[in-house]
Amino acid sequence: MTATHTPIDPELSDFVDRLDAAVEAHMEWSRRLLRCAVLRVSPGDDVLSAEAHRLCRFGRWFQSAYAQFEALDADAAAAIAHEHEAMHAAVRAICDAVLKGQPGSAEALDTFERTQRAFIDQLAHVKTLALATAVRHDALTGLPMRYGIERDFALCRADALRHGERLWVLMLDIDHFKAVNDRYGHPAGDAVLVHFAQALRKQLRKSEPLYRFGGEEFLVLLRTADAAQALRAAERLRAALARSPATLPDGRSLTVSFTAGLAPVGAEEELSTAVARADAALYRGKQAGRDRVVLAE
Ligand SMILES: Nc1nc2c(ncn2[C@@H]2O[C@H](COP(=O)(O)OP(=O)(O)OP(=O)(O)O)[C@@H](O)[C@H]2O)c(=O)[nH]1
Repeated sequence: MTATHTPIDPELSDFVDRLDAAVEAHMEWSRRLLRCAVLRVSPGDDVLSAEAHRLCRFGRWFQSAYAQFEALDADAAAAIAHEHEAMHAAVRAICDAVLKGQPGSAEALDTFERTQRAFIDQLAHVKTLALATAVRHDALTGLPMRYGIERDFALCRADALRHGERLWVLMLDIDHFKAVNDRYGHPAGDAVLVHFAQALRKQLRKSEPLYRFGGEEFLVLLRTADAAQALRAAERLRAALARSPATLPDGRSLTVSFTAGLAPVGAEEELSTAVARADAALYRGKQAGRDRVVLAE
């Protein structure tokens, strides 16, 4: 088994760059305000507009990327919208007064400083979330990776118990995957991995999470009443893969099989020991000729 390749997702990179740019641009505001107050010059018509929070570069991008913000943290997205608008309103009030030859109000200045700080803090929070989510997800298959499985595992184990079911760890490893790369090239290997992940995901229920555990190794948390049902579920995955070939970049089709180890999870058992038992069963399956599901001892 080898480490997962995770190229930097260009979409994430753009998202983070724009967040950084927004922080920088909005830190600049203090300097611009001071300039406006001291020199009594207009900061620009766009800034004085009642719609300034929608017209500024961040505002325009924020509207188009709002769904992304919401998916990461809906409360933070709402707070950013609110702080950003309030900050622009405070800037406008201060500049309006100064341009009329009056002093800006201390209240507006306090609001500006408070909302600017809150806005920048929220952007930093969203950046941390975006990076953490990207680290958890495999850029190739889109599946979550092994980091953080422990928490999901504990929740699934407790939920299965509550419903009178048992949790099973199913470790799957694509057979002869190195030969796929060697014979058809690395991009073809990547296409097989993507197809494999999608084909499995299609067969699984929402309550059965699927992870990319390593290079060509995947982990599923199954929930069934007994061993026979768990084995049937695993065999169903094997049959689905057998009738669903992957399309390679050159248009050719390729069917791959997998070997799997299936281990029941004890009521108090940790993920690591269940994975170790499933892995041992998987190893026996490879030794016995591959393309099979083996129940852990
Ligand atoms: N294309 C591609 N290959 C990968 C990726 N991650 C791991 N691999 C390859 O997966 C292969 C795994 O090979 P092995 O561990 O020898 O296993 P195998 O050939 O599948 O043999 P068995 O498991 O014994 O059936 C290695 O050649 C890795 O380079 C990936 O993200 N993309």
